[in-house]
Amino acid sequence: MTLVRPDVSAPLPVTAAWREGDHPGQRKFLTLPDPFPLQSGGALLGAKLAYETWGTLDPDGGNAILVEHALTGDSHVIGEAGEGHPTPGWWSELIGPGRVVDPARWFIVCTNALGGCQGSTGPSSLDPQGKPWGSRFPALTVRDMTRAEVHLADALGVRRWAAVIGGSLGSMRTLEWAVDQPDRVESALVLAGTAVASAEQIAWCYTQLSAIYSDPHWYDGDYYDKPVGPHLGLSLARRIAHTTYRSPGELEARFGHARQPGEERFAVESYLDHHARKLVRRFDAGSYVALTKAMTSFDVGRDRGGAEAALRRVTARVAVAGVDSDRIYPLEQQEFIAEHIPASGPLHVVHSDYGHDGLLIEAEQVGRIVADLLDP
Ligand SMILES: CC(=O)SCCNC(=O)CCNC(=O)[C@H](O)C(C)(C)COP(=O)(O)OP(=O)(O)OC[C@H]1O[C@@H](n2cnc3c(N)ncnc32)[C@H](O)[C@@H]1OP(=O)(O)O
Ligand SMILES: N[C@@H](CCO)C(=O)O
Repeated sequence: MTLVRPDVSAPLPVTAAWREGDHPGQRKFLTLPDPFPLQSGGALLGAKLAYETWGTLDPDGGNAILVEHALTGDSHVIGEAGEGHPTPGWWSELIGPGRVVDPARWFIVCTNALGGCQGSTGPSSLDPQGKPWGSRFPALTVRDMTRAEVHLADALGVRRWAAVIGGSLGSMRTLEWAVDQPDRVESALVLAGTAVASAEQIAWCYTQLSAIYSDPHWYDGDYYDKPVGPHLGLSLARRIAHTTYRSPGELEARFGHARQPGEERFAVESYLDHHARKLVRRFDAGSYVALTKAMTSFDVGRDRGGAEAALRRVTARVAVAGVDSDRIYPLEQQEFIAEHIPASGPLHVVHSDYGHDGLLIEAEQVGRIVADLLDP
């Protein structure tokens, strides 16, 4: 079989669109304690966290909401394209002026996860000697990401979040906040997530990681001084991931067995190529690896006597939600979370044809859940 090399394999500079300094929006930066200790026992030196804020913090600090993005998101959760950022805010149907989470009422904070490539320190960032971290970037966990955000909350004067909300990787960070810092989270939306990464999730992630590792331009993660990055591997990873983010029924209904007009490719192949190309132009393979490994290592119960015991520590009012057609984060995982968090109601089921990506697409249904959470 001939592997059709899609046009993403055309040499893109290693510094594709994701480099820090590009598309900054209204980004601000918090310098983390130096060294910043990690759960692995390692540490990051000279690390920083990128974030954006909207609205005004009340004098009593009680109106702050933290929004946690999924794997390839960033701090730009609100806004139209063109406001210093090439794409619209990734949750702008839910969050923004006139939306359920309105900056006229709430002080909204969104970070770029530690390890990411949109301003926060990640593998592509320079170490204190001015060299990209690359393969020396230490293993990162979801707990490390939220511990960095604890410093941000302190710096912003937020003693207790009125709500922490997030989906997918963002739901893991949300859950970690609620378990690790129970006194600092009043309410939370845990959407399309899990308490412990399953073997199935690890397997799909490993397949994606293998695609990146097998790209000759990967150089074990030390490609930042090369003319070309591991874009082919990253694009394969995105094709695999994106398929898992959608449902079989939706793909069948949209594309069926049709060919892309005027081409030999199937339409669904063209669709995956399109999403692969878009990701390669906005995301760094090193960060993709670091964040994916943080997701596969996620176990909220590690060092806490297991997941059930960890979830029992949560004192926040929690809305747990999942998407009924999600094949990669199935509803059973959210049922488990809802069952073991003391102040969680029954699981909220978002009805969607779109699979896991329903967390982003079904903003109206998610909005109703968030509205009830904020005004019980
Ligand atoms: C919290 C966070 O997750 S942040 C990160 C969120 N952002 C992303 O994940 C970016 C990737 N985007 C997506 O995954 C999706 O666009 C979502 C989830 C945001 C929205 O899903 P949908 O509205 O269903 O978009 P859909 O999956 O249909 O993709 C639409 C794109 O596919 C393209 N497309 C559709 N069919 C085809 C085809 N046969 N061939 C080529 N391209 C196609 C469309 O032209 C459109 O392109 P554009 O986005 O460049 O305008
Ligand atoms: N499609 C989203 C959701 C993944 O969980 C992303 O790329 O981040």
